[in-house]
Amino acid sequence: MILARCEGAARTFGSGAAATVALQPTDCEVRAGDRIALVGPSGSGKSTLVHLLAGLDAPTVGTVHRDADPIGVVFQGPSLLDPLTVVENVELPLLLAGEDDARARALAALERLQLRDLAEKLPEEISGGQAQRVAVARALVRGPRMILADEPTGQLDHVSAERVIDVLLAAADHAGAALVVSTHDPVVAARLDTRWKMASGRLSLEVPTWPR
Ligand SMILES: Nc1ncnc2c1ncn2[C@@H]1O[C@H](COP(=O)(O)OP(=O)(O)OP(=O)(O)O)[C@@H](O)[C@H]1O
Repeated sequence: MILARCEGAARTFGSGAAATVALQPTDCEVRAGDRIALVGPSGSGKSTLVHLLAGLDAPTVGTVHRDADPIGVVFQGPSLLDPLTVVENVELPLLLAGEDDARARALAALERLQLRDLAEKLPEEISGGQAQRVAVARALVRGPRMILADEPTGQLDHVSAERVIDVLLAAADHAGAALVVSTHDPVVAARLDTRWKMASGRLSLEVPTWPR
């Protein structure tokens, strides 16, 4: 089952002499059960592709189709809402979607990331690494069918990074979801089945390391 498909999708920022081609025309598919590491140097276009797959940005050329709801996205930078507590941040996607048991499900999502003790704290009272893990809890709280995580372990030590990847993989397994993780970390990339390599806005796909 195809959850997202890019057909000739490209993204240019700016125009004229100042234009930056962040993503060259790209064909790719994300299917249920995929475990994809999106790797490549800084500025190569990984975040741009993640945002297109998530539907948070639109291609300037080509199309991106999606058939995956809900989608969970972990953003690269700080993304928690400052006035809300940790648990309020995590329950927000449930409240916006009108789903039940928001508080209990948010607390359970925090528990899975060993963050239950931080539930009542404000984002300014927790570390950057803890905030990143809270953002992972928020992305997973609705049981997404497609999980897109942009450098989810960038600020984490190895133990926390392994834990986050464990939780992302478990959540993807549980929901029969697809998981796409952009990462600079070869240890993280090695946990996933397929590698998508990005270089100067060009995506090259590698076949899975074993047949599925
Ligand atoms: N909003 C924007 N406006 C202008 N240029 C942008 C914008 N977003 C990204 N770019 C440019 O597009 C290119 C690709 O950026 P992108 O953030 O996708 O790379 P990345 O591979 O995710 O990098 P990193 O690993 O450092 O996060 C870069 O040259 C970047 O400067």
